[in-house]
Amino acid sequence: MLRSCAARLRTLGAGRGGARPPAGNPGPAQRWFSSEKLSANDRSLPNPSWNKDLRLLFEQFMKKCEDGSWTHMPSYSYKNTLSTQDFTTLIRDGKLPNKHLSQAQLFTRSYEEGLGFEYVMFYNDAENRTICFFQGGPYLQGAPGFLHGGAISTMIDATLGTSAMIAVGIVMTANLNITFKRPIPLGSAVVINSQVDKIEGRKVFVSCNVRSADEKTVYTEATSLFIKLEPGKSLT
Ligand SMILES: CCCCCC/C=C\CCCCCCCC(=O)SCCNC(=O)CCNC(=O)[C@H](O)C(C)(C)COP(=O)(O)OP(=O)(O)OC[C@H]1O[C@@H](n2cnc3c(N)ncnc32)[C@H](O)[C@@H]1OP(=O)(O)O
Repeated sequence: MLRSCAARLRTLGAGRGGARPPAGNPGPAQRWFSSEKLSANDRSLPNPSWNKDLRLLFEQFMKKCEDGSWTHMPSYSYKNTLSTQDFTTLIRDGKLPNKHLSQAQLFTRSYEEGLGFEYVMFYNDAENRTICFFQGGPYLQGAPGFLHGGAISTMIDATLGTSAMIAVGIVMTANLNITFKRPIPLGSAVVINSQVDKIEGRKVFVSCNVRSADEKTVYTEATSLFIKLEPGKSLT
């Protein structure tokens, strides 16, 4: 099952050693990205809000991409461009609750630069591992000076979901179990290190931990179950 990960990842728009979407005919998953690709607005690249740690981690892993062991995952907001057609063909009634679709965009990319979720993901095919470097901005505050638990959970869900999607295709989160061990300071860069632990039929079991950039502090741990969507089965 995991053998086709590299090919699947390429259809998701990732590039080895570069931050470009792929060329050629789009695969089913690549079409999620196709409209946004036109605007070439990859949000996973450094911007002035990134702190020193986040930049350093990004640069280190872009170097690791050069020998093909790691792959950079581009990331887009999908604002007004997400093609829902492929998703709707997956579900039996072919309908999504689309009242607000014209305004829809990816939650984690819906804040202005530096205010919300600043992050970049890399994938290691041989180890079935996805790593996310994340800096939470001031609009993600929970307890004063620290990240809101919901924001941490969101970023964990996105990282684990990406891991699961690379492994099997379109998935949804069935459960997510999180242990918050230490509060994460606003504006600090953290490392979300995730892996696919097991695949059983349509079930993908994934786990991760969240550490400080120097790896000394373990902030959070999580396990999750994702279910691969079954073509033709209604979600509602
Ligand atoms: C999606 C397009 C994205 C495009 C671009 C993406 C880009 C980047 C990726 C970012 C990743 C983001 C990740 C974010 C994901 C989410 O936030 S999803 C939102 C939250 N989740 C939901 O709303 C899901 C709601 N639940 C459901 O819709 C359904 O329950 C389900 C789809 C999860 C499963 O339903 P169904 O397909 O009918 O499966 P079942 O037949 O019920 O179950 C199959 C097997 O799984 C077991 N199972 C199901 N749920 C659970 C559970 N909660 N806990 C434990 N086990 C569960 C079930 O028992 C079956 O097992 P067996 O086969 O019988 O052994």
